[in-house]
Amino acid sequence: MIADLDMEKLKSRDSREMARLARAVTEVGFLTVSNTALDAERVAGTIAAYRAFFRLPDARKAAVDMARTGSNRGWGRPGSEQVDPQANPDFKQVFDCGYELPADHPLQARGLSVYAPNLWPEDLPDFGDTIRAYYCDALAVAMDLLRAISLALGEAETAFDAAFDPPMALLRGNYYPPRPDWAGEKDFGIAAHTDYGCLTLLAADGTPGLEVRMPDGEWAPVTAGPGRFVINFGEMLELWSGGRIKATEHRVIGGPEERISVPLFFNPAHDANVATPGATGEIRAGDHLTRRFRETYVHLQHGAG
Ligand SMILES: O=C(O)CCC(=O)C(=O)O
Ligand SMILES: [Fe+2]
Repeated sequence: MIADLDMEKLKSRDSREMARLARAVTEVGFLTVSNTALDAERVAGTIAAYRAFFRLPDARKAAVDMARTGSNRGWGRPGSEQVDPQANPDFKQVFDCGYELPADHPLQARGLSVYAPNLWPEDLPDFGDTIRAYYCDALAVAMDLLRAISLALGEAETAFDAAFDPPMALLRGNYYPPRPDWAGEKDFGIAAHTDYGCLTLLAADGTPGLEVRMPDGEWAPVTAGPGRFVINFGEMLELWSGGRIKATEHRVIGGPEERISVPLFFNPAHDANVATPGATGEIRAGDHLTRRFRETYVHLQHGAG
């Protein structure tokens, strides 16, 4: 069972809801949450903005094709990402954007690709503003959830705060066309994978498609529409929590209808150490994320960037 939680109850630290949160995080690694600061209308508007982008002709989207850059900002065509080396590259398209460092930020001088400048399509004049505003509010929801999780697991509420300044958070629009008729058993909307970072806050249009690997090994569908978010955890948070928080596998095979999902990958700052407390040696969050990006984005796979 995937727990469905209420953000207002979590914010008031309702003890029953906090206990459900602790169980969801440590047992299944997936949950859904509603009643957040991002209401259904806001999410629907954001999904509509991505839909308008994905409907542009490929020749227009090509103006912001990430494949021409050494980073992951802008459009990723079908086949631009291979999250499972045993499967073919995914047939989804994506649009990725990330954290915009202030010009005078000390990290600016290091030219880190995880803080690369965003690319916005000129064809859709409001797109950048809509997505930027959503990004900003989604960061706050993700941080609130992480604080609740920290407390639910018996740690200080603010234990993670400093490590997320500035976050390498990536906001993605995923566009899944109807499953193509040429697709075989190695073809997926997105193949089975675990997310790389800490917490993923995923909005979707309500069309089924996402499947989660449950503790018994079976794949279970999870469907959420605007107003309800799917929450799961990535490899860094599993490490950082010494394995208490589960980074759970998930996938989208794809069905007869197109589908849009919008995950915010809430990743910590580049220099945060995500090694298990007490472990010898550090694992820098930026190194882990950069390695995983190089493994999975096809245009970064062969040493480019
Ligand atoms: O579309 C979905 O529901 C899942 C997307 C996903 O797993 C990802 O983008 O990492
Ligand atoms: Fe994922």
